[in-house]
Amino acid sequence: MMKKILLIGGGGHCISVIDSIEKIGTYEIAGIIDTADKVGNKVGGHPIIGTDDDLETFYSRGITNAFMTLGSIGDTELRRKLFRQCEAHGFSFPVIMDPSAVVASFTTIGNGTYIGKGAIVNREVSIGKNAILNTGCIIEHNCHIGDFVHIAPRGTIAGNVCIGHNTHIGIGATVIEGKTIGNDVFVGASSNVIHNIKHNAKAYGNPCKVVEPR
Ligand SMILES: CC(=O)SCCNC(=O)CCNC(=O)[C@H](O)C(C)(C)COP(=O)(O)OP(=O)(O)OC[C@H]1O[C@@H](n2cnc3c(N)ncnc32)[C@H](O)[C@@H]1OP(=O)(O)O
Repeated sequence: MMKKILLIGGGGHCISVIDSIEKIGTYEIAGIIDTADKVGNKVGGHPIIGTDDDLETFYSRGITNAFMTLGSIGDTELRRKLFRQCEAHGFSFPVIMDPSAVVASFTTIGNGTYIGKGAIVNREVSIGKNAILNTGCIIEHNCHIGDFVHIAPRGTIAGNVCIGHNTHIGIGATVIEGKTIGNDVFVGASSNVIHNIKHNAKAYGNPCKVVEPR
């Protein structure tokens, strides 16, 4: 029998995750949690069945797995809040990895992390919890990726890079080998990171430069 899973957040990212879950075949999607005005709507063919006020009820009905399908482009606060809330109710967060993704050996992946279509994670990498490794991104050997990080589609991270918690690497951006990017950093689309970036910064361009503290 398939295990039931509750999806948290019914936006565009949810559609991507639904496709991966359906392809994996381990979990039956019990429904989606979103705001009250959206209850009854469908996302990717699955119904929005309640709000975060109903988490305890769903858990008590035996839906003990959850997955964060709320996306983030920069601000991870709501994702972090809802993740904490779900954990407090007892939900387990699996790793969801699309069958087309490739993850090498000796790699650790935190609970609730999503690895999207065609993503490649090379050997001896650590990925934190609740990260999004989006479509076609590449994480090379010996990288450390923090909690709640989003590597947007086609983001390319060379070997031995450290990326702090809550950081967003924009669509198509690259980070050269050995660089360190702090917590709460936003790297813009198609940027080319060739220097370290400290915490709490917004940076973009080629070469990528810090434009403002966040
Ligand atoms: C599945 C999915 O869809 S996941 C989606 C993933 N999406 C992303 O990663 C999007 C990332 N977003 C960006 O890169 C955006 O351009 C942002 C957030 C950096 C824009 O930041 P803002 O401060 O709002 O910049 P704004 O749009 O006002 O532009 C300010 C200046 O910066 C420049 N600029 C903005 N973004 C970039 C960039 N990525 N690279 C180079 N220059 C940029 C603009 O051209 C503009 O220059 P100008 O003042 O000379 O005209």
